Amino acid sequence: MPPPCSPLDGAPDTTPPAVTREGFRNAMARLGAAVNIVTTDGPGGRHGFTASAVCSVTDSPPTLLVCLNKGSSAAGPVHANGVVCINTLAAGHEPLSNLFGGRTPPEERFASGAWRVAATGAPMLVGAVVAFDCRIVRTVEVGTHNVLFCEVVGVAEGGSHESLIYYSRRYHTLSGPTDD
Ligand SMILES: NC(=O)C1=CN([C@@H]2O[C@H](COP(=O)(O)OP(=O)(O)OC[C@H]3O[C@@H](n4cnc5c(N)ncnc54)[C@H](O)[C@@H]3O)[C@@H](O)[C@H]2O)C=CC1
Ligand SMILES: Cc1cc2nc3c(=O)[nH]c(=O)nc-3n(C[C@H](O)[C@H](O)[C@H](O)COP(=O)(O)O)c2cc1C
Repeated sequence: MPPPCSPLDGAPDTTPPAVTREGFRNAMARLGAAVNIVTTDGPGGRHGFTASAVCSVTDSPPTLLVCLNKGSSAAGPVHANGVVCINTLAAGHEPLSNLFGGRTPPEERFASGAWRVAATGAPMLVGAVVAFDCRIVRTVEVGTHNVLFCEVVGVAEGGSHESLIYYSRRYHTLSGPTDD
């Protein structure tokens, strides 16, 4: 007996998906996440985009993943350069997050904020809570996105203890302990 959801005899499956894109996004809006600006530079040019889909994979070797929409204007430069710097935003970085969140030409994005060049050549944001300088070691295509596996080759911890959080389609600030 076939499983209950399989199409019959090769006929097109017209069953609506159990979870729609809108339903998925509404559900995802309930997950709070740190906001990052993922930057790149190299032969493909300087670029950067705002990303909340960033996650730790393993500490051996230290690896993060980033989900990048294949339709983003940053996708070509990221793949050509093979390096990224993941800059985790602090309180007060909302305008920068919106600037890197789309529709602005890449060089205009970097006109705001103070940037230095990390060891890989990717731009590192002065004032980030933390910045991870990375080489992309693997890319896996899933639906609309590429999952970038990024080996961390350098870390810079900033002075801010107030992290920018995206939750319920709005920005929030999360305060951590300060150094004594
Ligand atoms: N993973 C991604 O690609 C994300 C993309 N965005 C982009 O920023 C815009 C503004 O975000 P919201 O105000 O939260 O509006 P929204 O209602 O479109 O998204 C709600 C939540 O769904 C998830 N999401 C949104 N677009 C997605 C995508 N294409 N693939 C996978 N997950 C996605 C994210 O967790 C997001 O916070 C979105 O329309 C989207 O284009 C935002 C967050 C994550
Ligand atoms: C808060 C926030 C989080 C986002 N997270 C992601 C993400 O994780 N992955 C992604 O591909 N795009 C994400 N985006 C959308 C990209 O930042 C945006 O599409 C990107 O800058 C490309 O736009 P462009 O094609 O105009 O350059 C996010 C946007 C915002 C405002």
